[in-house]
Amino acid sequence: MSQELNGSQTPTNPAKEVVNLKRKDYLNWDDYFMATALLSAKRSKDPSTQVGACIVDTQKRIVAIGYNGFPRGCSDDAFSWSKPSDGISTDPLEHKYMYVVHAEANAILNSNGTSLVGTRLYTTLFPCNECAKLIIQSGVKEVYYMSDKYAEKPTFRGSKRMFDAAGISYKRYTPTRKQVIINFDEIIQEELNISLDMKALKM
Ligand SMILES: Nc1ccn([C@H]2C[C@H](O)[C@@H](COP(=O)(O)O)O2)c(=O)n1
Repeated sequence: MSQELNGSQTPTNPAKEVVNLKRKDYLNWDDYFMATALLSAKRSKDPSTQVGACIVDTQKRIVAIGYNGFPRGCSDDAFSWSKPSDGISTDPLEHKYMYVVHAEANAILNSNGTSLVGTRLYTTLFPCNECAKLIIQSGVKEVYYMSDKYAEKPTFRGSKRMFDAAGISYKRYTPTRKQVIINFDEIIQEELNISLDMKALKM
């Protein structure tokens, strides 16, 4: 309910009376979601390319994340992460491509039945044609990517062709900051310092 003013009162703006201590350097949404995809990529055991994906709904809620890895039960000790160009084997059964589940596919599968219609997918690497099919069929509407290092390969050109046909927008993401640092040591040290201060106060 609005308050009525009598003759002696002047209108005040309550927002102006607040000393605003809000942090200025908090992560914006897009950096936050892409950083989440990048953090997820850190779980990947692929020695050459680690990819992460993060799917976000229209309410800015993360509904799924994933990274490239072998399927459940297919141990990294039993299946090889090698590829034809490393010269270890010419047998396709010894190559990672036979087995690896891409980050985007894993994210979609990890959504656990949540509808992905209208969502946005953040990925550290542009989706291949197989993931593009899954992205389209699951209802994702927008793709933000960091790298498009395989842009010239037919597999990735095929994705763009499908995205264009299906009306899925795709955009290279430009971060608004240079880095996001998570320093475990600093956090532990801060807590130690606080408990030392508390002890000193009790003495
Ligand atoms: N959009 C993508 C593209 C690739 N991946 C995975 C598949 C492999 O594990 C790795 C690519 O390996 P490379 O050929 O660079 O040695 O990245 C993905 O998850 N999502």
